Amino acid sequence: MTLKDLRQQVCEANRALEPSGLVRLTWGNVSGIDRSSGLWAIKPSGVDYLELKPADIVVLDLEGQVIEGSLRPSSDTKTHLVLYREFPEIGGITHTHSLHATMFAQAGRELPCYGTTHADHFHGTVPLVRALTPAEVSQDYEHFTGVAIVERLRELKLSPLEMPAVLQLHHAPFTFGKSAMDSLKNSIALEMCAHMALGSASLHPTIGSIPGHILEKHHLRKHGPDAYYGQK
Ligand SMILES: O=C(CO)[C@@H](O)[C@H](O)COP(=O)(O)O
Repeated sequence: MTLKDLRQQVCEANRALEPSGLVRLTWGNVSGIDRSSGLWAIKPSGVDYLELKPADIVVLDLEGQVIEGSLRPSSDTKTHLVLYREFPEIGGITHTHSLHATMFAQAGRELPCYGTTHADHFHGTVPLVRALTPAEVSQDYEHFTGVAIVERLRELKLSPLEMPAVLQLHHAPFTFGKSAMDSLKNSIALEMCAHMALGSASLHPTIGSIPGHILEKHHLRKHGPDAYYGQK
């Protein structure tokens, strides 16, 4: 993949944030990585999505050094960097403050799997990630946000492609994918699942999560050896 292609893909994914209803103002960012070169790209901080152009997208290496780009990279750059370094299987990361998923994050609630929509994207309950300690906040907020996410997924023995979403307490969701656009689609699915979960729980407070056999069937249809969904 050329740097031009990488910037184009990441620009398109960031420009899709607002029309997808996931962001207000600039409360979100998408990045993507080209694993063959080890270079990755993220939106510049605070830039209006509708004005975003591929040339604005900032390119970095896995040491966090800016390789191309004149604008300041997203304020969440160090979080994305930790995740790309720890999880070689991910190709894209999306972070937003989408309304309903952020309600779960702020309330310190994991997102149970109530139905197959959720099961198609996330292999069970979307986990909560701990809040940062005062020392972590003062030392390097964005870096330790990434560290806390890695800790939680490792503790649960979950691959970020099997469970391509987490909810950080007092903050908001992060989603992952095989590409920038794939991670964005997982953010769209997460927001929809969070919204539906609030409705389902209010309609039937004791309904409980999806039965395991249905969860596994849907997970395998998307992620199993004979995956069906989304295959050409
Ligand atoms: O999480 C946060 C702020 O809490 C960030 O996602 C900002 O909302 C977006 O920052 P930039 O990407 O524009 O620097």
